Amino acid sequence: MATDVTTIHDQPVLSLAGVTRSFGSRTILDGISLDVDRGELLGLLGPSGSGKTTLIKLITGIDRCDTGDIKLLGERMPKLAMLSRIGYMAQSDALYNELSAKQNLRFFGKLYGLQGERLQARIQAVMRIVDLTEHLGKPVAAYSGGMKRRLSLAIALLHEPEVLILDEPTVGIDPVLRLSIWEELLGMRDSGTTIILTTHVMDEADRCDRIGLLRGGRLTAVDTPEALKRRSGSATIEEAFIALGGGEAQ
Ligand SMILES: Nc1ncnc2c1ncn2[C@@H]1O[C@H](COP(=O)(O)OP(=O)(O)OP(=O)(O)O)[C@@H](O)[C@H]1O
Repeated sequence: MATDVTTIHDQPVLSLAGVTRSFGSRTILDGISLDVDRGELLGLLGPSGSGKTTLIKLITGIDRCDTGDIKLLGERMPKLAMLSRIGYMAQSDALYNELSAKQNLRFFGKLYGLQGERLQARIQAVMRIVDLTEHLGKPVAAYSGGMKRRLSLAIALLHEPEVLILDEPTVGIDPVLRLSIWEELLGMRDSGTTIILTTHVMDEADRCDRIGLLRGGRLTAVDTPEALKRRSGSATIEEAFIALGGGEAQ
């Protein structure tokens, strides 16, 4: 039977089934299954070393799972061509230090197929979001750590991808800007962008549609913040995180 457009639209944007990843004899991810819908904001929460970044790398196709199946936008991962359909912000910044922010943005924009006025307009728009407009011409080598995080986020947003995958996007960003970046993310989510991010910040987790709790290589719970609190009889997401086997909050 031919697949019609409605059927494609109804499929989860991300589907993980029995995903396992080991390094040597250590099993880091053990049978992870999860579906994420279009326009959903999913937060991955877990103690340091619980496998959040490992899972993010499998979802983006940078790494390959040992067993299981990962489908992103209907395509089995890893698939190189998918990189232009996602916005990925890694935990460590992948920037050209000797170039200016603008040159970095132009370089990545062209990789994503943007050019001319459209590229110019997108550069202005994303630098406004991360409040770096004044520093567009500055070499990245002269940026602070927090500014580099913000520039990395700007690059991930540049081509208005259908899916945003952000590994600790707000680390090193001050509280005021963090809030305004969250407003932007929620706005993008409301216009249909699917967002998957990792965080250690509990009030950020509270703003996600659903939270996936990672512990010992397994997803110990996936639910809305409210449901996680209710289920664990906790007043805050921090208490729920600990009660549901998330370990010590960071
Ligand atoms: N390429 C690799 N080779 C060997 N071990 C690895 C590799 N990548 C990750 N690990 C190990 O896998 C475990 C999970 O790492 P990962 O970076 O996914 O954790 P995390 O939950 O993102 O941690 P954090 O919150 O500190 O960023 C760690 O014990 C790490 O040392």
